[in-house]
Amino acid sequence: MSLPVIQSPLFLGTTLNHNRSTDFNFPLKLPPKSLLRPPSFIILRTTYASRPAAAKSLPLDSFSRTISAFACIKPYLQSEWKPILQAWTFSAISVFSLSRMVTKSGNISSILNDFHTVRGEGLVLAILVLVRLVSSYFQQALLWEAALNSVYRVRVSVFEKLLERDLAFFEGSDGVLAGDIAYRITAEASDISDTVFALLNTIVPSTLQLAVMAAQMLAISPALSLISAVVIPSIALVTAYLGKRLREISQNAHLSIAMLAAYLNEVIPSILFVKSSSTEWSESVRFNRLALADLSARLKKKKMKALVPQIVQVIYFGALSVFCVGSLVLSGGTLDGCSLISFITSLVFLIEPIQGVGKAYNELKEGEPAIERLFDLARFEPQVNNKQDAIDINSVTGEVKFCGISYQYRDDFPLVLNGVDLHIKAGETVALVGPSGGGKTTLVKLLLRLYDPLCGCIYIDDFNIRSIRLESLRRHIGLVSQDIILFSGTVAENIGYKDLMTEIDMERVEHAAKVANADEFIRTLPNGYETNIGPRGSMLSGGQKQRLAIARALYQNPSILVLDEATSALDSRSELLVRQAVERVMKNHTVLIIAHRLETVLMAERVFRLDDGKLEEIARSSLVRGDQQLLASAAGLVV
Ligand SMILES: Nc1ncnc2c1ncn2[C@@H]1O[C@H](COP(=O)(O)OP(=O)(O)OP(=O)(O)O)[C@@H](O)[C@H]1O
Repeated sequence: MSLPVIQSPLFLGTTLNHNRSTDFNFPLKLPPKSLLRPPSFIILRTTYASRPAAAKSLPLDSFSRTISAFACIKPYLQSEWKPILQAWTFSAISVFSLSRMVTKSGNISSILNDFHTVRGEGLVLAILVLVRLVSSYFQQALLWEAALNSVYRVRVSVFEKLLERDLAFFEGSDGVLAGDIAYRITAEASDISDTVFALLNTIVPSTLQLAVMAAQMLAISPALSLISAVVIPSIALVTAYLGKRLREISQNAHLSIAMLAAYLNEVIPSILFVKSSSTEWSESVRFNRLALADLSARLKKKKMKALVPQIVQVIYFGALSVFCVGSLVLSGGTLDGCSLISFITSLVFLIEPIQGVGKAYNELKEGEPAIERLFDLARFEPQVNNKQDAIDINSVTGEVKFCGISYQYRDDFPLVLNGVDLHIKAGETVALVGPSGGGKTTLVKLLLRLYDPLCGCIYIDDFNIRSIRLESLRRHIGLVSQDIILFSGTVAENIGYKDLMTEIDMERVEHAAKVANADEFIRTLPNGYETNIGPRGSMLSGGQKQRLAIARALYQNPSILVLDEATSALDSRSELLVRQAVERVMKNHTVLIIAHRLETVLMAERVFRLDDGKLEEIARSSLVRGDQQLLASAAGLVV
């Protein structure tokens, strides 16, 4: 899909609003167009990233949508059958006591003169009220337990599936933004629990109450019951129409808040850049636009939600008044006062479940987009997967062969790698150089099987990597990426990340840190290895982060180490420390360095240049002849 280029900030509101004609009354003075152009591109991506979910569901009609949403959550509800069954038993008790209350209320009106009988009947009525209150409490508490438990299971299972998704889902122009994903798994999943509760609370409790009250009315007066039955379909029709509208409005509200979350997720981690480029104002303008879009969508939703019960009540009470007057006239004295009171009380208690059904329907329509968007994350056909007969390899020497590798990210994109052949011997250090965008990182992604090549094969110790289990393959390859990724937590937790959920081996942590030249600075930190390094390791310098990342790669004890050298310049002492660490690592690992500095290239035994998808070896002699300036400029290196 090619994205239209949106140049004017004016388009932002309409893009977010799904091409609806609503424009926002924007209170801030807009900055010049040029200032907003780059951000508008990011927002556009955000919008499109969320579109597939909405677009995919368009052909479905309202009913099949409901069925498919229900089918998604059904297995999780089934596992909660126990509390659901208990809750429904309590609801039966509650409805039973209600039906007795209705009869008693009619009886009391006929014996008002007899104090003793009234006292006895009043006591029974009080007990029935108490039973109804207690059983209603247990009914609701147990149904919430079931709803929240099933949503907890949905969350966990969707997240597990999400982690299994191909890297392509997260990367590239079609990638879904992290903030959008986070929003679906957090806030939207919470909305689903309301939907699930409303459904469970309707299926049996409301139906039961409706049936019992209707039966009671029918027993008292079939003719009047038939007249009152006219009210029910009219309420159902109106509720169905309003529910459809509410679903559309809810979908927009879900998307607008997801956009806001996605935006914050991009901007807050980039706060250093925002501050250094003094773009706080334009960021606040962008935030304001997204917040306004969200405000508009949510306000519409809330107004609609407030409107539905009012309309239902107007229809109901209007019809009820007409009915009461009509029934008195029609009965012409055939109905005694006691029966009439019981009949009207039953009718009043009939509204509760009808409203319950209406509310549940609204909740379902409101929750459907959330269910669709959440389960969309878990619906995929993996491109990279384990073969059925995939093997585990326990130890490898580290020999790597790329044979005739070609790759392109998408059919309509050019080839990034075009017939690449490379043989790295076990224990050898090879440097990969070349212009930016030449395909060096892509080659590493293929080695890790984050993508599969278009054609050609990659071998590790003569095993085709497609025949190795993914987990086993990746265990033998340590990666130190160009953008160092550290997590908030202690130094030890970051180095021993692989064993975070089991037991971190502190001896191995310290050994890895020593080899990576990190031990010295770690010991100067306030709590040594137990020091918390802040969000994404923000309290460490660039060089310290790199050494920590090397230590983390070493902790996993890989045979092959891939170092994607950071291009940002380190001071000479930090650079020396990192280089010393790499030199130590080279002694007993196969090392593939994506090099950007001449000094690093000089450490390698062989150097290859990757440009325009083709790989060529740079003769070692040109390095020793001292023709380094020439080499550096040809390979685009930092001297
Ligand atoms: N996920 C992706 N989807 C689409 N195209 C991509 C993706 N990742 C990389 N590319 C494109 O593939 C080409 C090679 O990218 P790659 O990251 O491999 O280059 P590189 O040689 O490692 O560059 P650098 O030295 O700047 O890190 C680039 O043109 C890039 O735009």
